[in-house]
Amino acid sequence: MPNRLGPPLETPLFDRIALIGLGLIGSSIARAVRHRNLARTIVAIDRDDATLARVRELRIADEVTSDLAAGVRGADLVILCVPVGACETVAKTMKASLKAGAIVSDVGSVKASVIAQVQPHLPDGVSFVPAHPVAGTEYSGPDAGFATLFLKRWCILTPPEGTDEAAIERMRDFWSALGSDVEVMTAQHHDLVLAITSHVPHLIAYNIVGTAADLETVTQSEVIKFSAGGFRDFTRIAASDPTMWRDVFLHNKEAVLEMLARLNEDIALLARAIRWGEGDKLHDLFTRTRAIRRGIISQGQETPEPDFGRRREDP
Ligand SMILES: NC(=O)c1ccc[n+]([C@@H]2O[C@H](COP(=O)([O-])OP(=O)(O)OC[C@H]3O[C@@H](n4cnc5c(N)ncnc54)[C@H](O)[C@@H]3O)[C@@H](O)[C@H]2O)c1
Ligand SMILES: O=C(O)C(=O)C[C@]1(C(=O)O)C=C[C@@H](O)C=C1
Repeated sequence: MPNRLGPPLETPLFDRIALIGLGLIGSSIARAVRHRNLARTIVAIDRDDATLARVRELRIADEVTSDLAAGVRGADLVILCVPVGACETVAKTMKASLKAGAIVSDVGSVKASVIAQVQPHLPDGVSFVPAHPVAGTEYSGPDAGFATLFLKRWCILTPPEGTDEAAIERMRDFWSALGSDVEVMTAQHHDLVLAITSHVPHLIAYNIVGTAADLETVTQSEVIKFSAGGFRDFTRIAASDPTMWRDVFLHNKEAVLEMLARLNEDIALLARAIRWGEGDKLHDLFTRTRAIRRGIISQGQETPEPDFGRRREDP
């Protein structure tokens, strides 16, 4: 697969795309949509004035507004790029302004809760195709975004039963045009899988960095001074946005608790192997996990870094 986004389309996929929330994900979508000419008009909607001012300076949207109801009017694709806990408020505010035939989507890291928050508020004739681009960084806000964020990454669509097939196909085409590999699954399955591959790893990172910082014998300065290796990798993840991750855990409660219970059992087994000197057990596990890491790298599923204005190759 190529390392760059493709050329601009001659005919855009959508006439008017409204993006709600212009942080890391919303601004990356705006940049990629602009680069590939996927919409005639990009409307940027955010409740934060400083974000809107920055979006204007960056020139990544054609129209910029804090008025949600006015911003979605006439859009044929509306994408919620806000923390998952904000989705119901957004859905209620925009519902009366949605155009008949529009597609509403989102990018939330949790899917069943977003569907429960949004779907009841959508008028007949509007299709809801929830999406989760499994791509991100620990940075937030419009400066952190970049057009190639979704390149060679998965985007998971979780359409509720009965969703218009044509709308699903349009969203598949949209995410493919952003460079993603698209997969469709149920929201429940998504939430279970992502609990162990994304949510619990973040919880572990927040926890280990918090514990290290709290240890009385390890002062804050030692945490910083000696964090050259494995711990440093945890600190990157533990720097992820607090609002976003608070919402992820509160909105994927059952699946996260289920996976945490399983993890606790496995940690107890590891502790036992260490206590009784069962080196073979440790060695076998570490050999299996190394193979998993190498498999991920050979598939090219590594996260690129944001450039924050440094020179970056054209997407
Ligand atoms: N950061 C990641 O790695 C990542 C990856 C995939 C999906 N996601 C999902 O994408 C969504 C956005 O995450 P992000 O990292 O872009 O966050 P972000 O903090 O960078 O941006 C969120 C934006 O939403 C705006 N916002 C919040 N509430 C709003 C409201 N009620 N109305 C209008 N605007 C509102 C904020 O002002 C902010 O500009 C989340 O649901 C998250 O779960 C994040
Ligand atoms: O690479 C990172 O910084 C991420 O945490 C990205 C990551 C992930 O867990 O893979 C985080 C949350 C999203 O919902 C999708 C992607």
